[in-house]
Amino acid sequence: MEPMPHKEKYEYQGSCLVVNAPAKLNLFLLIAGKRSDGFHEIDTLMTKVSWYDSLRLEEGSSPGIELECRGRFWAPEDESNLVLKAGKLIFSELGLSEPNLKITLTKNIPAGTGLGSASSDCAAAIDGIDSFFSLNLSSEFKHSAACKLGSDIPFFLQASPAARCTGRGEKVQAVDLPLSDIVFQIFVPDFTCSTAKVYSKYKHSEKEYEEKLSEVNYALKQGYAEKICRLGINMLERACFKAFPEAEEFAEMQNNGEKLALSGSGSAFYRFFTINKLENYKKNAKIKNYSALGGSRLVSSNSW
Ligand SMILES: C[C@](O)(CO)[C@H](O)COP(=O)(O)OP(=O)(O)OC[C@H]1O[C@@H](n2ccc(N)nc2=O)[C@H](O)[C@@H]1O
Ligand SMILES: Nc1ncnc2c1ncn2[C@@H]1O[C@H](COP(=O)(O)OP(=O)(O)OP(=O)(O)O)[C@@H](O)[C@H]1O
Repeated sequence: MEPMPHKEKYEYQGSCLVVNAPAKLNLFLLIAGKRSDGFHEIDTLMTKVSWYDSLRLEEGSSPGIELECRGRFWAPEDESNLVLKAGKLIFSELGLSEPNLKITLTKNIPAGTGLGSASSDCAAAIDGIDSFFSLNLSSEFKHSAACKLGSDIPFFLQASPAARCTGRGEKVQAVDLPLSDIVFQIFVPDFTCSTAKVYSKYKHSEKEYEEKLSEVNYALKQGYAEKICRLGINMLERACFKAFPEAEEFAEMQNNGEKLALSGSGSAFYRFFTINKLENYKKNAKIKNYSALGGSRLVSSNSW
């Protein structure tokens, strides 16, 4: 079993443009408290990984944006899909009527699993529409559109493999962290976790936040991705287990006694190996395919 292959962001197929939309993992997730607008102030390090949805953009047969969803996993085909929302928002903010555009979304990554696939699809739609129609949208315009549609979307718009995201997630600072010799194994259960429900169960402890912040800052200063991953800090984990007890059960069943890290608000978990250790794990046949919704996937950090 090898890590899933990396893809370029854009593929040109005749007059069609294909945009690949990677999943993300939260390498740490701190919660600094609840804000007066109901959102939580977060501090998270995210990396994009080599598991992709894809959006194919081509000329449509009638005016307006048409969306078709395909692939192993479900996504809404109506206006609640963030891909359609992004398209509509862009043309309405530009004061333009919607062009003849057909988007085919191939859903390879399940939503509601903490892997950010709906957010990534949305960012890919923003970049893809900009590129397909040569709109030359400014990064401020795209960032502002992304913020209107969701907290994780700005992360997927910026062009670096890893970033530290603060505020409600929209303040994105690229982080230069050597991640290329790390392989992640993602476990995807056959249930999903609602992000809103997980946040609603979160109970803040300032002391815990301060302690975990100094742990991650210390690890970041040392500059080794492995040290950060080894901490496995996700301050939403308890809330996730409270809201979805099956998540705790799932993590215990998969891990052979080893602690797995939760990505985002769940339901996916992951563990990591440095590439040299991966060879040993393979020899000992400890990497299995699990018969969960999405099984398990080996991925590595994306290069863009
Ligand atoms: C858990 C993470 O994936 C970590 O990266 C993100 O914080 C979630 O980001 P997201 O899925 O883009 O979330 P949004 O779609 O913006 O918000 C969904 C719901 O999650 C809660 N929410 C989200 C982000 C945040 N910083 N604080 C919150 O309390 C709010 O109840 C919100 O109504
Ligand atoms: N492109 C899309 N793909 C899948 N679901 C989408 C999409 N656009 C909107 N949705 C809706 O969003 C819901 C999932 O939102 P959610 O934020 O949990 O997904 P996610 O991107 O996997 O993020 P998270 O990391 O928070 O789990 C779906 O149940 C669906 O109703």
